[in-house]
Amino acid sequence: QVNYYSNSCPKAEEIIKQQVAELYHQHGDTSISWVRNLFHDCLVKSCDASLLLSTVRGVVSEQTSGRSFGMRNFKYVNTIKAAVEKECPLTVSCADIVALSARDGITMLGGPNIEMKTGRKDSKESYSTVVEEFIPNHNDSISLVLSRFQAIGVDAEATVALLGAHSVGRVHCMNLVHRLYPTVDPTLNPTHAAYLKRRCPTPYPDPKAVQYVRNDLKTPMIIDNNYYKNILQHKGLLTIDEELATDPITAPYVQKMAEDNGYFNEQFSRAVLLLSENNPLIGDDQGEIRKDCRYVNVK
Ligand code: HEM
Ligand SMILES: [Ca+2]
Ligand SMILES: [Ca+2]
Repeated sequence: QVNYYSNSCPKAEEIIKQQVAELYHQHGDTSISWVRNLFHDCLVKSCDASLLLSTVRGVVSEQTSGRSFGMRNFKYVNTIKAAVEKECPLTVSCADIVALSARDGITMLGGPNIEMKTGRKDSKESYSTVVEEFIPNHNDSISLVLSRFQAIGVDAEATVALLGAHSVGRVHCMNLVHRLYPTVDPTLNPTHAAYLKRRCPTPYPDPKAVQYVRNDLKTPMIIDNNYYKNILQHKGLLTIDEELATDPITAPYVQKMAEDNGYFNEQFSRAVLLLSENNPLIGDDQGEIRKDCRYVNVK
């Protein structure tokens, strides 16, 4: 519900917003991470902070999945949680911190303000073994991507809007070189491909090296419709970005979002809400409020 913590922890949302803002001013890319976290957490079973569990005592973290490649800033979730715990111990779920930090991160990155419900509980397990059944790969087909989102109630228009998150952040060379070597993917804009080859000069980048390309060279730290302008010029970095611009189901939405940032913001807000409300754990018999977002509570 809206304002779930209004009695139990009236300052919760304010504290989270303030922490997100402070972290943004120290490390701007934290806000980018909060947006990607929402996608990776909510798509796997529900928005239940399963993503945040660390590998420990027989638990294998979802973060170890290949799909999580490049995810960063998890340690700063603990900073937010600590600030909330100080005000209201064992009251505010990590799942709501994932959702609200994404919401506030979007605002910090110049995206729309979104009113979000709260009251999600935290999972008692990690779903590391099934991450790949839910989260698409960067070279999956558009029809598979649409069906994965459809399965959690996110329609095609909303899926196109969510991919607008690739208007910020980066892609590591690891996820790019297959489009550059041995031959350049003919669907890539040739000028952009030449730039990408300068950024990623070898076909076998060291997976541990921090070699990457920014998604959006023009407004790299702003969530806006520039992503759609880029992909229409075939400057999308991932295969899925390129496909979004050309597939007959998604292309009309891409066109419209590229032309109208207001329409993009509207659809992006609607889509973030759909994503954030996927199958939450609610009620007293479901999930728990974790004390530390990295571990399930010990009995
Ligand atoms: C078809 C679906 C998607 C696929 C296959 C996909 C894949 C990827 C890949 C491969 C990266 C780059 C990782 C790296 O090399 O560091 C990335 C980055 C990112 N993705 Fe997606 N993504 C998808 C949808 C989404 C959605 C729905 C959101 C959020 C609403 C999202 C948010 C982000 C963000 C913010 C980054 C940049 C992260 C950073 O710079 O730290 N993605 N995505
Ligand atoms: Ca989850
Ligand atoms: Ca941008």
